[in-house]
Amino acid sequence: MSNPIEEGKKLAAYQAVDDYITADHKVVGIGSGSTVVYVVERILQKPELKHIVYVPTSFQSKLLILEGGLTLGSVEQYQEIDVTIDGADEVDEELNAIKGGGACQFQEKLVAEAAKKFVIVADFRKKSKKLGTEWTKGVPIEVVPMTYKSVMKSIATKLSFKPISSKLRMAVNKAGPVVTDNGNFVIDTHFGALEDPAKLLRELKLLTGVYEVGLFCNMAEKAYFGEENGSVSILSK
Ligand SMILES: O=C(CO)[C@H](O)[C@H](O)COP(=O)(O)O
Repeated sequence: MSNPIEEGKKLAAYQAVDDYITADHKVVGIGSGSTVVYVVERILQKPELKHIVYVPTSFQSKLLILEGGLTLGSVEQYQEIDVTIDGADEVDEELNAIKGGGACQFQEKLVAEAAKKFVIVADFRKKSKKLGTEWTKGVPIEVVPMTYKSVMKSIATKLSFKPISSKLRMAVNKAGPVVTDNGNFVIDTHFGALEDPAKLLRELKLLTGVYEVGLFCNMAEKAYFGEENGSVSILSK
């Protein structure tokens, strides 16, 4: 593989699977996005991981599980997950993350919260000193459709954080907004460098109409980054 970004995703994903998923596990959460494709690829290379039940975080990861011939589960069936491995859009030095580039933030958070261990896999571009400096498309805010205008107004007027830009995420190849797996819309709001992402998360979740926010604070215990030079760097608590 000659593309350092793809190689980085694969290196991180393979090492996380090797380090975290073991034959004595019963239930494993599968994140969403292009890096997670390599997580499932690695799992499928290991026959000793075939008996595990896999819980998806999106339509995409449900397909990865089913097409790989793995056993599909849900958080209704399994409230305790051994480990969840997921990608991220940006990860700071405290292991806080922005997620939701694929609009899957709600189910991703549900499955991450249900897990005893939450691990992030990403390529070198996702490493950051402060959230909001590398991923400048904004914090994904999933909202109930009828509230997107009122939430945008609340974001502009009710927070102690001042938004730089706020956009309703529009679909590609469709005239209209992105609709999440839960039937909601996504507003991407850029706040600049975030000194206190957990405070922003708390404030956003109080706004009427906000369903979930793509800020994952104090959740991950480790992040694997596939580097440009072919190594993997690890950030842990
Ligand atoms: O949060 C996500 C989807 O909602 C993804 O995990 C995140 O966007 C990273 O994706 P990729 O691995 O393709 O870079």
